[in-house]
Amino acid sequence: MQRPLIIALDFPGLIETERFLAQFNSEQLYVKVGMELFYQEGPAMIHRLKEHGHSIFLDLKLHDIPNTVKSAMKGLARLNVDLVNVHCAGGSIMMEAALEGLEQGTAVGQKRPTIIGVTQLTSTSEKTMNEELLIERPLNDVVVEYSQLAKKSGLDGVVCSSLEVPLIRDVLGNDFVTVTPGIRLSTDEKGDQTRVVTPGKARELGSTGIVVGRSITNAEKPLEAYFKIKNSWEGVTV
Ligand SMILES: O=c1ccn([C@@H]2O[C@H](COP(=O)(O)O)[C@@H](O)[C@H]2O)c(=O)[nH]1
Repeated sequence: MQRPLIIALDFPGLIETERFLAQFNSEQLYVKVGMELFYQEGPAMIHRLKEHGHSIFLDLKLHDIPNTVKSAMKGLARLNVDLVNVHCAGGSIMMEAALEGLEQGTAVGQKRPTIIGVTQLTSTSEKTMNEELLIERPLNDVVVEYSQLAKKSGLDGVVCSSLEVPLIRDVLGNDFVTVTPGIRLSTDEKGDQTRVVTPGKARELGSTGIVVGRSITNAEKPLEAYFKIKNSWEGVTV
C-alpha cells in the first residue's frame, strides 16, 4: 500500500459527491465510501468512482456473526475495491471468516482487496472505553492487542489513531498496515474525534495512510485544503 491520503466522501448522495469531486478535475484520488454514502447509492456509486480511476476504501466496518460477515465480504469482493474493513471486536473467528469470504469472492486474476480491522474508533476516548464499553485496560494496550489478534487472524492491518502507530509497529513490524483517521490541521475543530493528530505528525509517527474527511470536505476551499494536507502528509515544504 503506497502511503495514501484517503478522502472520506461523507456525503448524503451522488449529486453532492460528484459536485465535490468535480473540483479535482482529472486528479486520481484515493477515496473512502462509508455508510452514509453507500447506504444511499450502493454499488453503483463504487462503479462510478472506479470509472473515474479513483482507488477506493469501502469503509463498512462489518461486525456480525462469522457466517454473515463471510457472505457479505464475498459480495464486497466482487465490487473490486482496494480496501475493506471489519471491527476487530467481532473476534478472531469473525475476522478469519471475513478474509475467507473476501478470498472466495475475488475473481481469478484479480487482486484481493486489502482487509483491515478497526481497533478502537478514533472518536472513542480511554474513559468511554473503560466506563461504557467496560474494557478495563489502557487504550494503548487494547489497540495493540486487537492489532495482534487481527494479524493472527490473517488481516493485513488495522484502523487506529496515528498516536498508536509506533506501538503497533514495535510489535508487528512496518509492513503491517495502519490506516489512521482522526486527522486535523492544528486550526481545525476536533468535532466528535478524540484521538487527533496533524497530517505532518501522522507521517512522523509512521501511519501507512491517513483518512481525512471534514478538514477537506467542509473547508471553504476544499482543493486548497487537500493540497495543504497532502503536502504536510508527504513532508513537502512549499
Ligand atoms: O476509527 C475510525 C474509523 C473510521 N473513521 C472514519 O473516518 C472518517 C473521518 O472523518 P473526519 O471528518 O476527518 O473526522 C469518517 O468517515 C469516519 O467514519 C473514523 O473517523 N475513525
